[in-house]
Amino acid sequence: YVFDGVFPPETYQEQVYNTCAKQIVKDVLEGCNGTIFAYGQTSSGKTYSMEGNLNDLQHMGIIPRIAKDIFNHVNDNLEFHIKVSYFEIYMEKINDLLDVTKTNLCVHEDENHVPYVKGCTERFVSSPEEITNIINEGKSKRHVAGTNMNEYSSRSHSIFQIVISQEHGEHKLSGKLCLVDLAGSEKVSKTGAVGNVLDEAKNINKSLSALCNVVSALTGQTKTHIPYRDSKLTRVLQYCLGGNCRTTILICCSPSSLNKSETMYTLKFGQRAKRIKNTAFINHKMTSNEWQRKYEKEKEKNNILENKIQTLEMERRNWHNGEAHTQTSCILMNLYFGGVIPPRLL
Ligand SMILES: Nc1ncnc2c1ncn2[C@@H]1O[C@H](COP(=O)(O)OP(=O)(O)OP(=O)(O)O)[C@@H](O)[C@H]1O
Repeated sequence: YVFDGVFPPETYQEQVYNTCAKQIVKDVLEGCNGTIFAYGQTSSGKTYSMEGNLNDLQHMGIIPRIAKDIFNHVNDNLEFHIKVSYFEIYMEKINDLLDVTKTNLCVHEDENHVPYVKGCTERFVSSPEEITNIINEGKSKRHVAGTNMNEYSSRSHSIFQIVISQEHGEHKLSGKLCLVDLAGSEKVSKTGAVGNVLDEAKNINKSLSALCNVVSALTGQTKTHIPYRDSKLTRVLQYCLGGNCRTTILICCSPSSLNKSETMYTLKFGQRAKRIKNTAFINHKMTSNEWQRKYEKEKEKNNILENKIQTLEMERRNWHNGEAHTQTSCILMNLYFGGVIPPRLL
């Protein structure tokens, strides 16, 4: 298997952060979109890697470290606006983790056709502590259940989103960072899931298999149809998979030989996903002056086209009346058609 890096079990959280997340934070601060998601079977360490222990410097995971890092980079000369949202996809329904009254939210598309969760709470933050409090608040609302394999098994996919907008004079940039802790795939014979936990397991496995289908379609020989709409998870993550985003996938595996077949499946997923090609670019928002300049340019283009139409209309009328080309129209035609008058007008 080929990967960008492999972390043995004794690796410190800080090492994982430095390798997987540090650069993405810089990219998002420069106006790119970024995503980090943890994928793997149940109890393989996804939540530990993404969140970890929020109040323990050694064991805190990627999300709280990102919260600190962002504020280390925030420059006094620039105006930054940082807002966060936190939601989960539970049994194919999107629930707001910062406002429990908002359930079954819809996915809409913005003006650039990027899907987003409509109506999800967004909170402005101004310190790492505020982000940590928000994570704690959302985390307590997330669906978790005990199974034979994990005492606190996540029964939903959680997505913590940070949007950083900044203004520097005329320049406006905006980057979105999406931090995803997927629920783990599970063999119900091993987890001993029954009743509601079994229903949850079926839903988890179904959405993860939709994710695998998207990855397969994106890396297949013929990219005819990418089934993003087959699950809420793939729809929400659409721009991260084959779109405008720098995406890092953290593949989590169990070190136990009892989980060999799941580990091989997980590694194959990672190997395949690594072949997806994304095209990330800087999300530059236009200022009012830039809009004005663009408008003037378009207006000028429009005038030229209108003049062209008038000349052609005049020519058509002349031709219809059996008149020769006027000298003025020949000059204009030369001007508009760059000296090459289409034969049908001669
Ligand atoms: N690298 C690690 N070092 C120490 N403990 C770990 C490590 N990885 C995981 N653990 C511990 O293993 C247990 C299971 O991990 P975790 O809950 O993160 O798994 P998960 O992949 O998120 O599972 P699920 O999909 O069921 O939610 C937790 O008690 C966690 O603290």
